[in-house]
Amino acid sequence: MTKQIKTDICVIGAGSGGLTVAAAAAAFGENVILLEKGKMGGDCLNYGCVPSKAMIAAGKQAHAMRKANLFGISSVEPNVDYSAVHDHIHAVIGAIAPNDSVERFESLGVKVIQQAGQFKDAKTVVTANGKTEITARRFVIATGSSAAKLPIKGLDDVDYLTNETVFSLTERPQKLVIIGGGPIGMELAQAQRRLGADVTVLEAFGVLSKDDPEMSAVVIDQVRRDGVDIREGVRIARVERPHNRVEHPHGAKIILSTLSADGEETGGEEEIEATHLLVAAGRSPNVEGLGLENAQIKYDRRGIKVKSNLKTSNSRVYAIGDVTGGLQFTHVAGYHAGLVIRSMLFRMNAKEDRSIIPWVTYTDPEMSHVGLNEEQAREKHKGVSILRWPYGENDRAQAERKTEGLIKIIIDKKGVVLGASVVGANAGEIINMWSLIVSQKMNVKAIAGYISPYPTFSEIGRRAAISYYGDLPKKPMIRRVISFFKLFG
Ligand SMILES: Cc1cc2nc3c(=O)[nH]c(=O)nc-3n(C[C@H](O)[C@H](O)[C@H](O)COP(=O)(O)OP(=O)(O)OC[C@H]3O[C@@H](n4cnc5c(N)ncnc54)[C@H](O)[C@@H]3O)c2cc1C
Ligand SMILES: NC(=O)c1ccc[n+]([C@@H]2O[C@H](COP(=O)([O-])OP(=O)(O)OC[C@H]3O[C@@H](n4cnc5c(N)ncnc54)[C@H](O)[C@@H]3O)[C@@H](O)[C@H]2O)c1
Repeated sequence: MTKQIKTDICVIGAGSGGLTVAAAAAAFGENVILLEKGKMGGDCLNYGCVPSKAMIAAGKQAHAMRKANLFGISSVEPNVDYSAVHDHIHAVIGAIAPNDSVERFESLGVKVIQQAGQFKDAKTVVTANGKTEITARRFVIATGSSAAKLPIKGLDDVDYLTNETVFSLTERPQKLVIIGGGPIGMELAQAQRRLGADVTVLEAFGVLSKDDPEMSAVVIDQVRRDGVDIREGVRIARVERPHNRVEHPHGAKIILSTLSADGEETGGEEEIEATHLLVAAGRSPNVEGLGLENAQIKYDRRGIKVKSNLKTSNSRVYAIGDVTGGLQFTHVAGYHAGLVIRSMLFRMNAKEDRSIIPWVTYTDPEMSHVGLNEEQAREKHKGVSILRWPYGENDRAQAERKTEGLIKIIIDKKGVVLGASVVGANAGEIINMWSLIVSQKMNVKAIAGYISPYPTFSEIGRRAAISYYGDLPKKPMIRRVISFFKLFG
């Protein structure tokens, strides 16, 4: 017999977005049902941010051992025990997992049902096993995204890796080919290279193309110097099974069309044999099986359509995080969750503001951004100025031998900060302050006037801000004022 449950809020998906809504709503005394068909914690904890950052951290350690001679310590080629690296990654997941567990959420007062949910009609969701039917005052869809399936001939015939499987490897890939040079492809390419794999990135256009090319050039240069073969503007003709399927179950032969200098196919082909093929070429929203049509919820291949208050075409239902197809980051799913809580519980006007959302790519050096980039700023505003400060002029960067990179600040004609980008050591930490500055529409004067402890990497921001006044000491008017005051002794 089907169990009928009536609740205040039903959340579908227990990842970054869904967990935040569920915990906050329960804290305010709402009755909350949380449905999860896979692992609690979603992509970020199990197949995304957490394992990738743990793998990157392992790669950084190996890199530091190779580069120790810069500090007067003998460099050594590290002995990477890939299986132990796997254990490290999963120990990190294990350390964080209790925060996202069923037990924790039940203790917060959330009823967790470990089943997929599907809309039966506009106000009812049924679990995949058909045992439970939930009617709720409000629903929140937070079902995330999955690695996009590429329309490449032969790809479906090979057992390629995605973000859901790559962190399960216990042996180092000998020859790893990654399709896609976005943040996933580039972060993992560098980490795997530093852990000893031979890595090639195949990118149809340009790598890290969502960032300012002046900044991404610094990252690309370092990843190339680490030994990753980055191939941009490639055309993959087809994929075939590897020569030895038993030894290399995740392997493949990738056949590229040879292109002329102007990008035309010449009829020639080039074959790359990979012991491991990883596809990281964008994301598809998890909309399948949700029964969205039954609930009159509009969606397309980019995701569920939401208004700026995150309501879907069914006003009882919100959608948040990756499934909405906007900026796909954990902190965005969390931001969406906060907006939905304001709207659902307090009937407050909640509106997503994408202009204040920062992001970080965790390559080494890191690259971060918030607000408008130079191109967008010049399109929208007149009299835009750019302030830069290089890491090479920062004493801490010199001490730590991390002198590659720069900060770039974009300001309007009145000095209001429109955006900031950082590439270099700790760029992900440095952008925090700039996120506050951009979200509060602060003026560059405020940044020039605060005291930054010496020696810190963050000083680069203040130095860039001070450069706004670069010509001030030479101005005749200022010189005249100083001379005038001298008359008084
Ligand atoms: C390799 C990689 C690295 C990343 N690194 C970063 C990073 O460093 N920083 C960052 O901000 N972002 C990063 N991201 C992106 C980040 O993981 C996502 O933006 C974030 O997880 C989205 O949260 P979400 O709640 O929308 O979805 P998810 O966290 O994916 O959660 C969705 C949940 O819904 C469940 N679900 C799906 N369908 C149903 C259904 N019908 N019924 C019940 N449950 C369902 C899924 O099983 C899943 O658990 C990374 C992603 C990847 C793949
Ligand atoms: N540090 C972080 O915050 C972080 C890290 C990883 C992922 N993410 C999130 O996950 C999202 C997805 O990352 P992603 O790297 O998969 O996607 P992406 O869309 O950013 O990059 C995918 C790349 O694959 C290329 N591509 C597509 N089809 C191809 C083909 N047939 N052949 C060769 N190249 C092809 C595209 O041109 C693009 O450059 C990111 O946009 C980001 O929101 C965030």
